Amino acid sequence: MEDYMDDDRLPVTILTGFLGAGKTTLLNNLIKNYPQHKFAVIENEFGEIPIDNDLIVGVESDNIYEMSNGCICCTLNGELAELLFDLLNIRHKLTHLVVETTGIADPTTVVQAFMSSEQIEMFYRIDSVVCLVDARNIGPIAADTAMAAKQISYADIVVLNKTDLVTEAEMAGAAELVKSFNPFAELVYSSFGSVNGSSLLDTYTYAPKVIEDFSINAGKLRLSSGVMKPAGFALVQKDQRPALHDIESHSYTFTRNFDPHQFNFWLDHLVEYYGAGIYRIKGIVSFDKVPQKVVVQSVRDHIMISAGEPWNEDEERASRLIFIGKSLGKLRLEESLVKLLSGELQDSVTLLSR
Ligand SMILES: Nc1nc2c(ncn2[C@@H]2O[C@H](COP(=O)(O)OP(=O)(O)OP(=O)(O)O)[C@@H](O)[C@H]2O)c(=O)[nH]1
Repeated sequence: MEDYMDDDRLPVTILTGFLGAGKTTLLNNLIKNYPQHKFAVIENEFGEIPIDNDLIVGVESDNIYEMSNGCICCTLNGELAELLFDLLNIRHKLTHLVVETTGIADPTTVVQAFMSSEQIEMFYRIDSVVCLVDARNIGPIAADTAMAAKQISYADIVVLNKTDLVTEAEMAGAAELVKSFNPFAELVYSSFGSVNGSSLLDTYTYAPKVIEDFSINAGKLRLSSGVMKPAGFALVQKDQRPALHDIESHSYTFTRNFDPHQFNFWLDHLVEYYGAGIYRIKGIVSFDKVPQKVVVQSVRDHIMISAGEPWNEDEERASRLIFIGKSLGKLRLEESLVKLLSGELQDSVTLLSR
């Protein structure tokens, strides 16, 4: 066994990737595929209402730490460091920590939280930064959002996900794009987070020995851009400033039921009118006469609706919706949703056409 594998610090995998790329889906796969591990998960969501923690399967809820209403790369960065200290109390019960960042997080500052004090560095080792990429949408996303490109460029492993949604030629194009941002990352292909035996944990990407070997090999490469950033090197930049996002997130809770047909009509129009400005919608909706919670998701213009668990008889029904995008207009969306609930479909849709 190589020396660096004797390191008994808690290994950490940081999952990055733009909104809707498939981070939570991959996380569930990891947990299922590594039954020998006792995971703790730090789940960071941009919205006020945590939803993703309900979607994680196979980890005791006590070991899921929700950090919502902010981004751990900037506003919550201090809290992340505090949480890392708290986690040391149950260190003996854990074998791996996964941090799922928000889709708009700057991975560099998240990594920096693990280097923020000697004590934290003494107890945690970053195993790798894994960036999920939506193979179907990466072109427009990267063109529109510098952070998506930054997430790719910072990763040790890039998982090109959603292979089921693209042709071979499109996949090759997506891989080329990823390589143009980061020629050094290991590229792994996946559908619904299933990576076909590729190892995402215990990669020791940050072990000095691995970086060293890697750097030697990387040094033999010649890049037309002249950029030589072996994966993991950027983590020594301690003076990185917090990122400021121009992305809005609005969450709403409604206790009245929606009409399913009207809701679908509204959603289609929302996606049409907002176009590329709407990055992500997710939530649970309560529909008239529908016994199950209905899970609504969209990744850019792709809407997915599926039946969830049935509402319990003693459970108060409520719809919880989160919208993330550029210049959404909190009040306009709220007014439009209120009109929709009142049956004023035409007016609610007109409000969306800006
Ligand atoms: N067709 C297809 N859909 C996928 C795949 N992976 C994930 N999805 C779907 O894409 C949607 C988003 O997946 P998530 O795992 O929630 O993505 P995420 O990156 O955690 O999303 P955020 O937390 O909003 O950033 C869900 O509806 C998933 O079921 C895939 O490989 N193929």
